[in-house]
Formats: sequence, C-alpha cells, structure tokens
Amino acid sequence: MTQQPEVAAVLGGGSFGTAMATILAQNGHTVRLWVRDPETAAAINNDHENPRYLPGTELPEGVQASEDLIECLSGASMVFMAVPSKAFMEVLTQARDHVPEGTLVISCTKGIYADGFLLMSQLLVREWPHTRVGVLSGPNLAREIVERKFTGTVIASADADLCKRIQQALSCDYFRVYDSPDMFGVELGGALKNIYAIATGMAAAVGVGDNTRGLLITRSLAEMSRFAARMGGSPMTFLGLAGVGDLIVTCSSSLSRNYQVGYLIGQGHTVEQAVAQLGQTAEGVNTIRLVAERAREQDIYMPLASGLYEILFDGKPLPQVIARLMQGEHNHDVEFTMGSA
Ligand SMILES: NC(=O)C1=CN([C@@H]2O[C@H](COP(=O)(O)OP(=O)(O)OC[C@H]3O[C@@H](n4cnc5c(N)ncnc54)[C@H](OP(=O)(O)O)[C@@H]3O)[C@@H](O)[C@H]2O)C=CC1
Ligand SMILES: O=C(CO)COP(=O)(O)O
Repeated sequence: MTQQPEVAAVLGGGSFGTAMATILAQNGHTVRLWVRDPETAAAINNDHENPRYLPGTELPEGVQASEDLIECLSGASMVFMAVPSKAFMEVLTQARDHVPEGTLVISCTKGIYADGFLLMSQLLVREWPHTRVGVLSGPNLAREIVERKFTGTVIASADADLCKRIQQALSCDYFRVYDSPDMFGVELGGALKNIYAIATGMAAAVGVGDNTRGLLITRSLAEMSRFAARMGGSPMTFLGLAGVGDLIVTCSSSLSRNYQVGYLIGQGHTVEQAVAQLGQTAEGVNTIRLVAERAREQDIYMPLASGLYEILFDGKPLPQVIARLMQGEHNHDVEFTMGSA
C-alpha cells in the first residue's frame, strides 16, 4: 500500500514490539523502539539483533532503539504499545506529557488491568483521552512474523481513519491487516485465549488425545463467548482472527509462551517455577486469576477458567479437576448461540 512515511514509536522492546518495529521499518517508516535496557538498545542499533527476545533474527537497519522514552516519542504520529499489561499503566504515566493530541495509539497488549478489570484500550481512553485509540490483535506469534510467515491480524477501532492508516502502515506481502469496529471484542479475545493456551499446554504435557484437544479448544471458545456476552460484547467477533484464529494458534503452538507455561505446569512445575523458567511474558497466568474471580462474582459458568484457577492457585490435582469437568452441569453444545448464556 502506498502512503506517506509515518514516524512510529514502539514502546516495549520484547518480542512483539520488535516484530512490529521490523514491519514498520521494512515498510519505509521511521521507527523508534523504546527498550529500557541500554545493552539491548546497543545490540539492536549496532548488531541489528534483539539477543534476549528474538535471538538469531537480523533486524532492518531502520529499527532504531533507545532507552530514552522522550526521544522515542518525539515527533511520533503513531505509538504502538507493546509492554506487558502489568507495566502498561506505569508506561502511560511516564509517557503522558510527551504524546500530543490526536496521536494514534495502538495497544498490542493482550492482558487485563486488575484495578477495575479494564482492557488496555479502556485504560488508554481513560488516561490519554486526547489520543485516538485502537487495538491490534490476532494469531500473531512474534517469531513467525519476523520469519515472514504469512500472517493476518486485526486493527480494531470505531475510528475508521485510524484503521485505514494502520492498515497502510503495517500491510506488506506477508502481513495482512483486517479491520473491525469492535475494539472491545477484538481485545477481549486476545486476552482470554491466553487462559486456554495454558490449559492446552498442560493437557499436552499429560499426553491427552487429539479428541481431547478438539474438545478443549471448542469448549474454550464457548466459555470465552459466554463471558463476552455477559460483559456486553458480541461473541460474533470471536469467530474472527482475534478469537478463533488466535485461540487455534496459541493453543497448538509450542512457540506460545502461555502454552509453554501450561506445559511446564503439566509436567509438575509450580506456577512460579514455570514463569521463572520461561523468562518472558505469559499474560494468561494473571488473566486466569482475574477472569475466574470475575466469573465467580458475577455467576458466569466458566468451568475451564475456574478449574485452572484451582490447579494454579489452590493446588488442586489436575485429575480431580478433569473428573469434575467431565461431569459438569451444562451439556448443550453451542448453548451460547441459543440465548441461554
Ligand atoms: N510475543 C508475541 O508473540 C505476542 C505478544 N503479544 C502481547 O504483547 C505484549 C508484550 O509481550 P512480548 O513482547 O511478547 O513480551 P516479552 O516478554 O517478549 O517482552 C516484554 C518487554 O516489555 C518490557 N517491559 C517489562 N516491564 C516493563 C516496564 N515496567 N517498563 C518498560 N518496559 C517493560 C521488557 O523489558 P526488559 O527486557 O527490560 O524486562 C521487554 O522488552 C503482551 O501483552 C503479549 O501478550 C501480542 C501478540 C503476540
Ligand atoms: O498472542 C500471541 C499469539 O497471537 C502470543 O502468545 P503467547 O503470549 O502465548 O506467546
């Protein structure tokens, strides 16, 4: 797509921020990647590699990294937020005075903010009301993006002009960007699927069959849809890339960090051991806690999320939870489409 080059700031130099910076630089935009570790910044600028998060991948020379947040934001017409959800609010506070009115701000973060159970776009709208907000989500493993594997994503916002500009900025021969007006649904899908990636990773570790994997992924979609409906969202959005698409990839790929955490727990590690061994972001651990608590408070039937909560945080044995799941109270298929959510 042809367009004027943009100046883009990418906040967060982990695997996904680096992947977004790579596409933007390849597409001819000016890119400044904010990393808080000066050694990583130097490695990106001098060796064109992010050795901690994407070792072995050569980055375009146009990806310029800095640990100076203000320098990164200076003159940026678009800002991509790619820090973990636990750091999101802190970064918004640090950057607030350096993001001018009308800047496009896109959240790539797939998590939930505990205080008020807010999605990142809701935090953005609250904290930076002078900006134009969108969400990018879909089946988007960072490692595969930098390897130029064909990938689709969704830019979601009620702001149609924002969607068009982001489509133009990111589209290329291996990255296809769809749009959606349903920012809440797209973002909720990206956050919720991490729960079920942990479940399928755990199931894989204990050697379940393919029938079981089909059962687990499909009932995960049912559970996500039921939750979305109760939160006032449209489960229809979950039929798209940011729902089913991301659920399939994250629940079946050993590149997914949430799947890896689940696998380690299934092998007998504690949550703390699994997270420490991973050494990268696995949003699902926190999301399970928040969603299971919310489901309990609002009486939403979410046996998978609740069962995971019991395994991870109450120390319940996996076989006991599986036995209960197999005898659950609801037994209608696709009941969430029949208005019985
Ligand atoms: N990786 C992927 O395939 C995808 C990830 N996402 C989402 O993107 C978000 C980021 O994930 P990802 O890039 O994978 O995470 P990584 O674990 O790869 O990297 C996290 C990055 O955030 C930085 N960071 C952590 N805390 C802070 C802080 N307080 N202030 C500033 N920077 C901080 C880390 O810096 P440091 O190294 O200094 O700790 C690191 O650069 C997550 O919500 C994830 O769900 C979305 C799509 C795909
Ligand atoms: O969101 C992702 C793929 O779409 C990445 O998943 P993980 O965070 O589990 O690696």
